[in-house]
Parts: sequence; C-alpha cells; structure tokens
Amino acid sequence: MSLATTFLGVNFANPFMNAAGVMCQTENELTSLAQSSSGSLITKSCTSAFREGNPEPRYSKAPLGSINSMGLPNLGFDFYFNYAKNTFPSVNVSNKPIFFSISGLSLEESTSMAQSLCPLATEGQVILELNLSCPNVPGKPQIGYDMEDMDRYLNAVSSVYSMPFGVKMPPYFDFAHFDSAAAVLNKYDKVAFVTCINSVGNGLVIDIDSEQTLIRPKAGFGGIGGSYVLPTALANVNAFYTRCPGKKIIGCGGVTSGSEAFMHILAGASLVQIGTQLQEEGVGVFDRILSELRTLMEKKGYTTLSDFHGKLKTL
Ligand SMILES: CC(C)(C)CCc1c(C(=O)O)[nH]c(=O)[nH]c1=O
Repeated sequence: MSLATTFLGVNFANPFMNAAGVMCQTENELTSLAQSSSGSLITKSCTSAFREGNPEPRYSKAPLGSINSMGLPNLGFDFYFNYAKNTFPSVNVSNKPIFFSISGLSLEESTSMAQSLCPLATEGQVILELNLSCPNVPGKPQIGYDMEDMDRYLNAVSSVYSMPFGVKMPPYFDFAHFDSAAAVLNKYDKVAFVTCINSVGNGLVIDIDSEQTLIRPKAGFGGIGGSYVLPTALANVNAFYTRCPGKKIIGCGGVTSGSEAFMHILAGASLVQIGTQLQEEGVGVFDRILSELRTLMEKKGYTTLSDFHGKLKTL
C-alpha cells in the first residue's frame, strides 16, 4: 500500500497539502507544515508588498465549514521567496516539494512576481500556483470570472515564466462556464495543473443569538469553505479533469476525512488540499486523513492512488 505519487515529474510521499491561505502566512506556520505529515505545502498568496489585510474577526468557523474575508494579509513576495530559497531547505526534513502562491493586485504585479520567482522554479525549488481569484479593477468580477481578463493574465505570465505552473480557480456553477474557462486554460500548455476550488465567494453566515454576522469585513460577506462546498468542489475537479486532458488537477474543498479525499481523487484530483479542516484541527489532520484513506483503500482492495484515480463511474 502506497500513497506516493508523481506530479509534474516531482515525487510526493502522499497527495496531501494545505490550501493556500491556511496556516502558511508566517515562518512558524510554514515550518510547522514542513515538519508535518503533509506530502507538500503551499505559501499564502502573496503581493509584492507586505499587507495587513482586513480588520478582525475576518475568519470564522461555521456550522458546516468556515467563512473568511482575510483581505490577502501576507508578508510580501520577498519574504516567501527567501523562505522557499533559504529557510525551507533547512527545515524540510522529509524533502517535500513546496508550492508558491501569487495573487497580485494587478496583472502587472502578478507578472512581475512570476518573473522574479522563475529562477527558483527553474532550480526545481518551487512550483507556482497563480491565484485567479485575485482582485480585478473595482466593478469587475475576480479574474477567474472574466474570461478575457483570465486570458490576458495567463498570456502575460506565460510570456515571462518559462516553467510549467498552475492556476487556483474559483468555483463555477454552469456548464457554459466550465467550457469557457477550460477553453482559456487549454490555450496555455505551460498551465500544467488546475487547482479547483477556491472558496465559494461572498457567502453570509449569521449568528442567530446575537443576530450578527460572524466576520467584520464586507458587512459579513466572505468566502465559504468546508463541508458546505464539497459537492461544488468535486464537480469542478471532475469538470476540469474531463475538459483539460493534458493537465493535472489538484482538488480543494470540503475534505474533512479520508472519504472526501477519496472522492476528490476518484473525480480526478492528483493532489488534495485541505483548508478549513486544517485550520480547525491543526497539522494532525494530515496523520488522521492519511490513516483513514489507507483504511478505505485497504477495504476496497486498492494499493495505489492510480488504482482509482479519475475512475468515477456514472450511472
Ligand atoms: C479574495 C482575495 C483577497 C482577492 C484573494 C485571497 C483569498 C482570500 C483572502 O485573503 O481573503 N481568501 C480566500 O478564501 N481565498 C483567496 O483567494
């Protein structure tokens, strides 16, 4: 029985990692992930400069998951670049790969960061995940929801970034959108993987006792994660798995146990990110979910991930 897998030519001891944004903003958090049982890790989406982010409370647990409007708090590109280049190798006791998330506030900022990151990627030290939920100009929807802007973004990054990279996609809910988003991604061979999904945007969770919102920013509106989003996450994983045959899929959304991880892999995910459950449970979640997935595979007679990867059956 092995949970090992190869992704973009790199060996992973297991398919699990954190979702960008969760437990990956500071050096201590990143090192805690580096020394956890995860197969890999990813940094908090960064901007060029340090960002304070939104006023707290900006994250809250909710009955079936979580809500957040963090506002992109991060220590700035240089911090994560130096962490990946200099600090990570010294704390990476299990030689696990590290992903690097970028979310510039403009096409120019993201392109500039990608260009600066490229040397580290060519040395095989990082894998870029470009966050397409990044903000657009006010009045326009996030990049992932504007196909022309997404095309321009990928064209700009591809022209300065010489290595394969991936994109973090917002959730889609309409077959016309699965089709049009996949059509844009399939124009770029350098887009080697697609991470589905980011949080389901602008939900509203209400506390009935206080009659208040749970978070302060945006009048309580925020991205929804956790069990609430599992069916949408699985649909997006499978929709892009079938529409982008030349690309790998990373699944993210609603993974709280080995069962949901199994579903993501069955739907087409090669790696699986854990967000809300990691935030709530801590890094022990990786040990628990690894054990649960092993037990489930044993019960089903599977010995490797490829025995069931992408093999979802329809009726
Ligand atoms: C939502 C943005 C602030 C534009 C990007 C960062 C981000 C955040 C965040 O930092 O608020 N939260 C998420 O659930 N997903 C994200 O991609």
